[in-house]
Amino acid sequence: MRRILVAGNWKLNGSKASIQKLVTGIVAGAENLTDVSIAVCAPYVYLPFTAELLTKSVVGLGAQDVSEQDSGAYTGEVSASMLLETGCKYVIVGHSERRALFGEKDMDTARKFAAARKQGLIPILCLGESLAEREAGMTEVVVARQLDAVLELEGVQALNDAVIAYEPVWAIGTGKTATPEQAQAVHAFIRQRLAALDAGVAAKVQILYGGSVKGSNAAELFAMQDIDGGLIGGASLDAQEFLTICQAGQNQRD
Ligand SMILES: O=C[C@H](O)COP(=O)(O)O
Repeated sequence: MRRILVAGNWKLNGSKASIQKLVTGIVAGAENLTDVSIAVCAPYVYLPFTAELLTKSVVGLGAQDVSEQDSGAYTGEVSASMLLETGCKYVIVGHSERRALFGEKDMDTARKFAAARKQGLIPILCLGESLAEREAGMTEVVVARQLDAVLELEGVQALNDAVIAYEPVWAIGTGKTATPEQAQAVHAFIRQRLAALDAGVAAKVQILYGGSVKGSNAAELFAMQDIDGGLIGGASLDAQEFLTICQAGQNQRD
């Protein structure tokens, strides 16, 4: 059975004081949650501080983006090797906010995915359709296109060392969660698309759901066959709420 992963994405939020309080709370609560993997993805500048707070904890550290470049004249960029050296295990790539607000294209995401893997980081590859795309019946077309860019560049075996996060854009930060059935349908589609290339990879890869996951709806989402955890935005900024989501993951595998 695939292990549940609950990853918090703090986005552009936090200060040293708030992160100290948040991480201390998560670390204390996570001690008893041995059947669920937990991670927090901090803003770049707070990665070393967060790494220090996570010392000796089972909670993994992640970044929210990475450069496709290893080094060189790329002002403002941060490389995968830098993230690794800072203590990161995970990095989010292709988040819909990077795609929509910063013009990231499918192939840019694929190159970031490749750069992360090359250094041994676990990329959390975000896929998802906008509301207009869903209403036009394009969900599978969009998700397949985003996934295929990575498959073309890296091949299906690359998904052995990666995590996928399905995040319908219309559900992010809106309070409007996809129903468990809506999410499950897309997760199953992603897994089937991978299974057509390699059944072993498809069976193994964790596919997280993201989009207004809260303590109150996590259990019903995680109960779905192809949903292996969550990528949590707003609710990951409150230790108790985040731990309730982690507990839902733990209960799922008890
Ligand atoms: O990366 C996380 C997602 O964008 C979900 O954000 P949200 O839980 O605030 O809707």
